[in-house]
Amino acid sequence: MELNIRNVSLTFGQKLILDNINLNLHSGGLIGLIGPNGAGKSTLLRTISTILKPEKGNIFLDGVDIVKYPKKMRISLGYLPQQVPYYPHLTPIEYLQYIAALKGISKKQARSNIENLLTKFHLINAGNTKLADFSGGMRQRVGIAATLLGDPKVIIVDEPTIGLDPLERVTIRNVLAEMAVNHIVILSTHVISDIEAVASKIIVLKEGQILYTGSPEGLLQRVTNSVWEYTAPVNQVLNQLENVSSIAQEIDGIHIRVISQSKPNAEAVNVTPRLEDASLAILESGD
Ligand SMILES: Nc1ncnc2c1ncn2[C@@H]1O[C@H](COP(=O)(O)OP(=O)(O)OP(=O)(O)O)[C@@H](O)[C@H]1O
Repeated sequence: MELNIRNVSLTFGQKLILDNINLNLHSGGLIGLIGPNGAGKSTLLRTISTILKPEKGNIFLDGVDIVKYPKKMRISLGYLPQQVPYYPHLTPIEYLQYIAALKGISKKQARSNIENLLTKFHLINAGNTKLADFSGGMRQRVGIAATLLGDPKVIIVDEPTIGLDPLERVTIRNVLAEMAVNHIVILSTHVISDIEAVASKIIVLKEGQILYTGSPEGLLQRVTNSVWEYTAPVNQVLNQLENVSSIAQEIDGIHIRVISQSKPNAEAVNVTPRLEDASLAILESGD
């Protein structure tokens, strides 16, 4: 499957939210969409999902323009919005049966599909508990299971790991990465570690424009020899916020990680860049 986004622009009122977006997306690896708050990530995902219609441009799914023929996308799509619909009085099984019926999946097919998904997301023993009694992470896993019902070819998940603990994040990340082998999977996130190690393509969006699209390695290369680390006492840390990628307490003190073309101070040592450094650098520099 192939998704081609050509010259897509969208405005809300007078404000340009998506500014001439061009992307060529395939199955074969997870696609990570990153960018700061308000960058336009959800708007882009909602446009691809045919919930919003762009004023300009075309989006082709296997050659069919889904701006003109949205049904082509709708029958192939599993979309998890940022605000997952929540039905507290249903059990996960009832909820998934309800979504399966909406998707037109036969009862027989739904039964095995639901069982597989509950197993995949470690929910099989909680299948008859009401969603009201679930933790946020369990509810989110049910939301993702609902998205995957019927085996949609295009899977779009908007910030699926917000508010989840590290174990929940890993479960969700791994399932989506596995699906991405033969589905188009787009995951938007603020949390770079969610896509680090599993994304084969990264899209960086800022103010409605794509700053980068390509491999994680390509993004990392942009900060080769520009990431530095040094330790500092606590009272100095607050004065050192410019170009800081991270501050971490380690056993030998507070480690400050800085992005800089030149050595920031005598103690700084050049370190191997991480995706977090590279995304910060591109978002700060804007090119
Ligand atoms: N329905 C709407 N009407 C008007 N403006 C909107 C609407 N939806 C979003 N916006 C604006 O569009 C811009 C992009 O919002 P969007 O939610 O797509 O960004 P985002 O990158 O997903 O941000 P976040 O990470 O905070 O969810 C923001 O300035 C937002 O205020």
